[in-house]
Amino acid sequence: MSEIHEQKILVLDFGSQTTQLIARRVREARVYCEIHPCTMPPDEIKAYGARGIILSGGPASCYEPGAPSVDPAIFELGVPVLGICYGMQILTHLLGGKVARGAKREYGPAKLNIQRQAGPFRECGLDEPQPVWMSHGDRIEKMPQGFETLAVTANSPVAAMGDPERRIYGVQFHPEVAHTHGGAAMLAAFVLGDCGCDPIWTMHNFAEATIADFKERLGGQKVICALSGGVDSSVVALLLHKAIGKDLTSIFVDNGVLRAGEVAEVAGLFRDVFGLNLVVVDAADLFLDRLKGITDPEEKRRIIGHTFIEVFDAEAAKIAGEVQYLAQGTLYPDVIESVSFKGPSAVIKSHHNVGGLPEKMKLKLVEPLRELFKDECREVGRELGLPETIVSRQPFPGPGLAIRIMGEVTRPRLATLREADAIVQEEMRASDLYTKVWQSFAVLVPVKTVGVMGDERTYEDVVALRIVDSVDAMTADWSRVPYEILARLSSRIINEVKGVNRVVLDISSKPPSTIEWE
Ligand SMILES: Nc1ncnc2c1ncn2[C@@H]1O[C@H](COP(=O)(O)OP(=O)(O)OP(=O)(O)O)[C@@H](O)[C@H]1O
Ligand SMILES: O=c1[nH]c(=O)c2[nH+]cn([C@@H]3O[C@H](COP(=O)(O)O)[C@@H](O)[C@H]3O)c2[nH]1
Ligand SMILES: NC(=O)CC[C@H](N)C(=O)O
Ligand SMILES: [Mg+2]
Repeated sequence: MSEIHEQKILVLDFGSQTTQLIARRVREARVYCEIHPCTMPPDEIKAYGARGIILSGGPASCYEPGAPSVDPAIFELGVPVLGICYGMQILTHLLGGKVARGAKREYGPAKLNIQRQAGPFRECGLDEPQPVWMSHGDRIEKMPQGFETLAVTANSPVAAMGDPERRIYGVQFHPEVAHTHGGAAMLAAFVLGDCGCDPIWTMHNFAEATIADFKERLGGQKVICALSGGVDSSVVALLLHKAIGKDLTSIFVDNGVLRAGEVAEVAGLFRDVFGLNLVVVDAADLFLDRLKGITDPEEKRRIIGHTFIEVFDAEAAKIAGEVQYLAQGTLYPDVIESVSFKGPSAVIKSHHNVGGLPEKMKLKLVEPLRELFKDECREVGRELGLPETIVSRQPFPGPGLAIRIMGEVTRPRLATLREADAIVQEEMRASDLYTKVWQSFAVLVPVKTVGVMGDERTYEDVVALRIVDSVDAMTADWSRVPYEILARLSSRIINEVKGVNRVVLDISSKPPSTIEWE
């Protein structure tokens, strides 16, 4: 634990859809925080040493049997507590107030009239009502002793309450969502004002602290890192490189299903510019041989995943000296998912990653990004001098172009898709849409259609454009890309990519579709 982790906020999760957003907002106020399930044992909560506790919302009703609760000892720790929606209701229930079903469910926007500038509202003006976002059916009938109303809406006589003496507050609305315009400022006022945290959680400080920590813990030991050229593993490799230099070996596998120019770009940047000890493994033939005749999407993923582990394993074995550590780009959302109060979600596609490696290789894991959200990881990348082309990279799946070629993956079909994909990348970057959308790519459809080119009949492939907006890839919608850009994409692909005479646009949302086609 370094200094920047010392002043922290604990977010206890009661199963809300927006718990992660609470943590995001606290981090944006430059304060470190972690999400833990509401079932965290009281002695652990105490030992954790947070400067403040935030109780999230949740789907349950606190007066029902079996509703999730929290040990009331948290109110005796002497640190400020803020309950949001269910969090406010459960604290009311535990402190002797009364919660009951309201006459009307309140869902969506509301106008908040703040009556007292205390707690999260310490910086708020009293004249203008604030737009806030509500999502509840229960309401506070009676506040616990010592509490007073801090704000009201037309529908909620107790839209916010507080006991400023004990610094315990509750808000019925959701300050963490964007629809509550002043919400981020309210959460910042709570963590900086009430909890007294200093705004020291910056990615500059994070990078420095992580590098210093690695120098101390890993100095003189051998570490390996699987580098994909994506932002996560690139940031991991650079952090480690700055800490232990040549004791880090990064391994980049050309699996034959990478994008155009990727091998040269990754090798050029990390080896020549950053001076990393980088092994580039040309395993394209091996991967493509094994993919021969395979058309089933899950089978493709399985083969690529297994082959990847095999290749990686073999390369790691060649490194002189005993390797003790494997570095991975695990991000905080992955960590939260595995400890969340909600159960794990159903598997729709088996995502390839190197998760199978450590057990097999008996290596200890180094996961420097375990505490970071994606945009924080990008910020660290910028701090470390990673160029914007890598920092702002759209996600690219491990199985690469193989899951964007419907049907068999062959070299000629790969060449076709690569060319079309390069045009999509180029045009999207040129139009500045590249960083606005979540992903934009081409898919090769296993269908031939008739066309006419220079008076001649053609009978060629179809390319589909997949361009989506999303915040976390869990849901997505097709991007409303301006017609001129679509026109340019279509015309360039048909004219420049041999063997393609038709371009179509995928206008499906997720769900029920998925972002990738396989
Ligand atoms: N071609 C590759 N060579 C070496 N390692 C790879 C390769 N592809 C994937 N990996 C490793 O597997 C991990 C998971 O890959 P994937 O691309 O599916 O995830 P990711 O979340 O996009 O991560 P990243 O942003 O680092 O690419 C990567 O972080 C990297 O460590
Ligand atoms: O690391 C990855 N390994 C994979 O095997 C994989 N498959 C899909 N994706 C990416 O995940 C997000 C959601 O994709 P889907 O809607 O297709 O499931 C999208 O961003 C996809 O690009 C992958 N990422
Ligand atoms: N969003 C929430 O936290 C909802 C809390 C509670 N289930 C209600 O309906 O009021
Ligand atoms: Mg990647």
